[in-house]
Amino acid sequence: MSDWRSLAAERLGGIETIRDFPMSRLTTFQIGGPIDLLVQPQHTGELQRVLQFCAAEGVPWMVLGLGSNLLVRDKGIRGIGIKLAGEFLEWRMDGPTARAGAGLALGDLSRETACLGWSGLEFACGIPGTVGGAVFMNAGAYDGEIGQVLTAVEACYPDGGYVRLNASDLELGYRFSRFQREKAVITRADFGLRPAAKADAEARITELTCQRQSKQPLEMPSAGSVFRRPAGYYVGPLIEQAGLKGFRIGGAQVSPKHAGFIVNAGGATAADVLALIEHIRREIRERSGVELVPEVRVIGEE
Ligand SMILES: NC(=O)C1=CN([C@@H]2O[C@H](COP(=O)(O)OP(=O)(O)OC[C@H]3O[C@@H](n4cnc5c(N)ncnc54)[C@H](OP(=O)(O)O)[C@@H]3O)[C@@H](O)[C@H]2O)C=CC1
Ligand SMILES: C=C(O[C@H]1[C@H](O)[C@@H](CO)O[C@H](OP(=O)(O)OP(=O)(O)OC[C@H]2O[C@@H](n3ccc(=O)[nH]c3=O)[C@H](O)[C@@H]2O)[C@@H]1NC(C)=O)C(=O)O
Repeated sequence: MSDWRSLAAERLGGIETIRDFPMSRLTTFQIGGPIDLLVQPQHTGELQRVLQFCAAEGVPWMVLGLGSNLLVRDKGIRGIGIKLAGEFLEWRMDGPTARAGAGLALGDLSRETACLGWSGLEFACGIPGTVGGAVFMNAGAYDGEIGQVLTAVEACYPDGGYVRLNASDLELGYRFSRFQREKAVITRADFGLRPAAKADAEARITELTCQRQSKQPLEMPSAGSVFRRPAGYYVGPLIEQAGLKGFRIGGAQVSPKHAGFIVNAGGATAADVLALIEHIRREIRERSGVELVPEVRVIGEE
């Protein structure tokens, strides 16, 4: 037990915390060693206390969404993992604006807004992350992207400062937002939606769900696309044409269904996945001259 955790028990009294929580239970890959302390603030005041504690004691921290874009190393994560709870899981319509807490599952927001007759978030029905994770990544699927509907966000900075930012200030690009170079906790996001026939919005969701189920290995643990799209190429065909579909290192396998995914075919370690990522990168570099860049975030102690 390290000293800072005893201090955290005192200073963060009243906030839900769990020690040594296995990240394999918090990631869609089902891989990763323990995080020192999982902290679940219910509202902004609690979040500010956590950030102020980390700043004062020099404890590293990160935000955990639904772990859908994370590969956590086998030794786990040193420091605090912030998992937004309570009011950060709520949402409401305010005129045509959906105001959502950042801890909410984006897919739930997509389906619930469609069900109420609002259009704009249908593309996101199958995106497996949170609202906050999706803003952080400017997540996209099926020609839709968070930046197309996002109007504003609220965020808490490491010194406890709370700001509201317009979407135009977020430097949104392909799988990029300014939060990737500037440490902050996204706490809320506003999406500008259009009124629509409920049946049309729901039909689009059904269509996209079928498309995704037929093309992606949703039945296996994974972190979605492993690599970013290189300019002028799709990743799947590059890997497939290199004969790597189904290729396996330990429990990590190039999905036989979609070569852009690595799946945990049973008992995979982070080391297996990292070795497979490097093998794929080397093969594609030598064969096609294309440098594949991971899209999955690799974190934790080396
Ligand atoms: N299109 C698709 O089919 C798929 C898309 N994705 C996308 O990947 C993203 C992953 O989302 P999710 O599972 O929630 O996130 P994760 O738990 O995978 O976290 C990934 C990173 O996002 C950052 N992050 C998450 N939430 C917040 C927040 N509230 N404020 C600031 N930073 C945050 C953290 O950065 P830090 O470490 O710096 O704190 C974290 O390391 C989403 O955009 C998801 O939609 C994932 C799989 C498939
Ligand atoms: C899964 C993710 O997002 C996905 C998102 O769901 C889909 C659907 O819109 O489009 C992106 O995948 P992608 O670039 O692999 O696109 P896909 O539409 O699946 O495939 C592109 C093309 O490659 C072909 N393809 C794909 C896989 C394969 O094994 N072989 C193959 O030939 C497909 O038939 C298609 O013609 C996103 N990935 C990135 C990195 O941009 C994620 O971000 O984690």
